[in-house]
Amino acid sequence: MNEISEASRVDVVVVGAGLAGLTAARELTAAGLTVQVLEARDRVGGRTVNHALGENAVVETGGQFVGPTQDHILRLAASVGVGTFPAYDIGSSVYVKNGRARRFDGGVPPDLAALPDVGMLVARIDRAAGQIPVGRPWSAPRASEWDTQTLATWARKHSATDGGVELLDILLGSVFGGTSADVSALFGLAYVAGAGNEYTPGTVDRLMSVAGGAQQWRFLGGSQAICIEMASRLGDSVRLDTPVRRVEQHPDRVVVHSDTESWVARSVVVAIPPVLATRIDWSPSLPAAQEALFQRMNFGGLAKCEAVYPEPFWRTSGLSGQALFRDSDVPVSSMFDNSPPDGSHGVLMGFVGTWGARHRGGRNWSEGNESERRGEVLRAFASVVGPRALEPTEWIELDWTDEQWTCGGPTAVLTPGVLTGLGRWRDVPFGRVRWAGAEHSDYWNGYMDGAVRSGEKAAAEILSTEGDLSWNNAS
Ligand SMILES: Cc1cc2nc3c(=O)[nH]c(=O)nc-3n(C[C@H](O)[C@H](O)[C@H](O)COP(=O)(O)OP(=O)(O)OC[C@H]3O[C@@H](n4cnc5c(N)ncnc54)[C@H](O)[C@@H]3O)c2cc1C
Repeated sequence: MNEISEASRVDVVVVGAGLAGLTAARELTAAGLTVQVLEARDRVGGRTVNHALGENAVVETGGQFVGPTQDHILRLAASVGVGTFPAYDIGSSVYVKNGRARRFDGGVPPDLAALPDVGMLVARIDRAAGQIPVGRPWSAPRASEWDTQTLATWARKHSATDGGVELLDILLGSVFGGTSADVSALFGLAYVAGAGNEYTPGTVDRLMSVAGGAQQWRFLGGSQAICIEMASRLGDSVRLDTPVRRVEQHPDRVVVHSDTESWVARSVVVAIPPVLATRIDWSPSLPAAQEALFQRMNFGGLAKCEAVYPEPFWRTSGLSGQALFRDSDVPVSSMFDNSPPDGSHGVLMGFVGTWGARHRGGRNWSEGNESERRGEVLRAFASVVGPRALEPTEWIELDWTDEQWTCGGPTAVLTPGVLTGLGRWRDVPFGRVRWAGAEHSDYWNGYMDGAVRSGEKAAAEILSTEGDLSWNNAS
C-alpha cells in the first residue's frame, strides 16, 4: 500500500486520541517505548469536548461529570494539573409531569403514585447487581434469565405500576441515551454493579446522584483539558486528521494504514468505539465472534443542548437548575445548571435522548429544524425557571448521533443475548492488537473513568510483554 520509512517505525501505534488512547500512549511513552497516536478528528478528546464561552470560560458538550470511586480519571486529571469543582447543587430541583412543574428537595421527585415503586425497584436493582461478578456478568447465577429479557421487562415484574419504570427511564435517558427497553436486564444490572470500584460496590444511587454520585464534580477548564494536556506532553507523537483505515498483522509486526501514510509497529492499541473498530479493514479478519460482538455494541442516541444567559438567574429564586421531565411532549429528560464555576455566565443544559425524544405531535425531535429543536428545549427550560429561559444569548447543541467518529452517545448499550453469547470476547487481544476505550472497562464502563482504566490496562499488558514488543529488543 503506502511506502513505509524508518521514521514511521514505532514500538506501538495507538488508534484514537480520546482519554483511553492518550492514557495508553502516556504510560507507554513514560516506560520508554516509542509511540504514534493516530486520531481521525482535527482535535483530541473524542467524547470530551469544550465549547468556549468568551475568553475565560468553557462549557462541556460531551462527557463532563465525575464522582466518588472514579479514582482513575481523578488521579490522571490531578497529574496533568486539571482540578475539579462541585457541580451546582444548591436549592430546589423541579419535577415536570404532564405540563405541571413542582419543586422538590433531597433528590426524590414528588410523584406519590410512583415513589413506593421506585424505592422498591432501586432496592431490587441494587440487590440483583450485587450478585453480578464485575467483569464477568455472564457468570452470574441468573445470567441467562436476565440476559433473555430487557431491563424494562425485568423492572415491570418488580413494580406494581408503570410509574417506577417510567421514572427509571427518565434517569436512564442520559445514562444510556435510551430507555430500559433498549438494554438487556443483565447489561443494566452489570452497569450498576460497575458503578463503584474494587472496594466499593456499585449502586443505583451512585450512578444517578449529584451529591455523592457520578455527577458530583466537573473539571476546571472543562473535561477536554485533560486530553489537551496529555497530548501537549506527547507532542509530535499525536497525529490529527488521520483516520486509520486498514490494519495488517504479520508474524513479527503490524502495519497500520491511514489514507496517505503507513506505520509499522510491534503492537497496536485500538482505543475507539467498538462499532467503529469493525469498520477498519482487518487483515487477517477479526475473529468472527469478536466482530459480531463489536457490531452489537451500538451506542445510544444522545444530544446535549445548552442555553447560555448573562447570569444563572434561577439561583436567586432558590432553584438548583436541576429538573426531571416525565412528559411525553418534552424531548428533554433531565436538566442541569452547567454554568462555569465563577457564575460568570448562566448555562442550562438538557439531555435529549435523540431516538426516543418526541416533539408535540409525535415527530422525532431530531427531525425538526434547528429553530424547532431549540424552541422545544427552551420551552422545557422555561417551564422550570420561567420565561427568561426563552431568550438565551447563545444556543449550543451537539447531537452525538451525527458524529462520524463516535456514532451516538454516551456509550454502547447491549441488547438481550449479547453479553451471555459474546461478552467474553470484549477484551481478548487479537494478535498484536489490544483493545481500549470506555466500553472495555469493568468498572465505570462507558464513563471517562472507564476510558482511563482501559488505557492503563492496555499499556500495562503491553509493558508486561515489553521484551517482545519493543523494536530495541527484537531479534
Ligand atoms: C453527550 C455525552 C455525555 C457524557 N457524559 C459523561 C459524563 O458526564 N461523565 C462521564 O464520565 N462520561 C460521560 N460520557 C462518556 C465519556 O465521554 C466517554 O466514556 C469517554 O470520553 C470515552 O473515551 P474513549 O477514549 O474511550 O473514547 P472516545 O472519546 O470516543 O475516543 C475515541 C477516539 O478515536 C477516534 N477515532 C475513531 N475512529 C478512528 C479511526 N478509525 N482512526 C483514528 N481515530 C479514530 C475518535 O475521533 C475519538 O477521538 C458522555 C459522553 C457523551 C457523548
